[in-house]
Amino acid sequence: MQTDNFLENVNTATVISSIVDLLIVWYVVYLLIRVMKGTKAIQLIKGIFLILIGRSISNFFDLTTTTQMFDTVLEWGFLAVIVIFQPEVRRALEQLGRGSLFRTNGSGSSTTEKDKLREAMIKSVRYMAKRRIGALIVFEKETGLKDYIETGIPIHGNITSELLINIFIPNTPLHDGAMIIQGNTIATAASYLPLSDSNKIAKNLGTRHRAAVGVSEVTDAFTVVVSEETGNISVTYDSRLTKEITLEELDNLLQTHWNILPPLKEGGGLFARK
Ligand SMILES: Nc1ncnc2c1ncn2[C@@H]1O[C@H](COP(=O)(O)OP(=O)(O)OP(=O)(O)O)[C@@H](O)[C@H]1O
Repeated sequence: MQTDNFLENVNTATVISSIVDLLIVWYVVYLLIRVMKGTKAIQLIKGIFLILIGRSISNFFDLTTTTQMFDTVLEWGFLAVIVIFQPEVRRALEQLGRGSLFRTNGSGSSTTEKDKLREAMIKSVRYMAKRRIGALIVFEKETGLKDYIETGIPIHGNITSELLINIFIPNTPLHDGAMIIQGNTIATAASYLPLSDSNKIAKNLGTRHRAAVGVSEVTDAFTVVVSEETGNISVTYDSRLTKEITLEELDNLLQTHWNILPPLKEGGGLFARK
């Protein structure tokens, strides 16, 4: 009898709303993982899981004080997470606002245009590395770099290897500081970046490398450094410095990190690109 009653209650509307409910939860979790992928927030999720497991175990064995301790950590941890992960939270909200959270990768300029831009970048880096011309090139991703762009000299130039090289020629007015790339244009040159105070950076590296690490600590930007001293190519992203990479490795990294944007369309609405 009870089974009949149960089946009567489970009507089509309930089934549909449960499926929609599940799909929404699944999609929100998917978006969260997309935003956090490759960030230090993944470590945080692991930490939270460990605390939850610890709490369940202590609750199971009736360890009242230990359970209370875990509860307190979880309560205050929520506030701490917001403070510590403020850049990630901001980035996620920015993505939500500009709709890029809902876009799949792969949109954008045609493959040939992307290849041409990457070729120009690789050609200029090869030229500068060979001649030990120091360079610092930052690629904007999801976090806006407006604050740093404003410290430099506006260029708004198309990307060509000639212009890239010219900007970094020593003793010219634009060579000092960082170049910032926004999509397929050189937004600015001679920008000032925040310096990292990390003690993990080798002592023989100076402020150019520290600035590259610095910007990767406070934004999701990808940065290429050519050393004036050695001609070595290094990159920074997600607070990490990878030294002495080859041009092939750089090409692969650019394919992942360089957001070459599609041409702007008229209008747009809430989720239009800014
Ligand atoms: N905060 C900063 N933002 C942007 N660029 C900076 C900043 N600080 C230094 N630079 C750039 O780095 C140059 C100085 O590089 P320095 O020799 O100290 O660094 P390095 O890491 O040893 O690099 P290299 O191997 O090229 O010598 C400056 O001339 C300037 O162009």
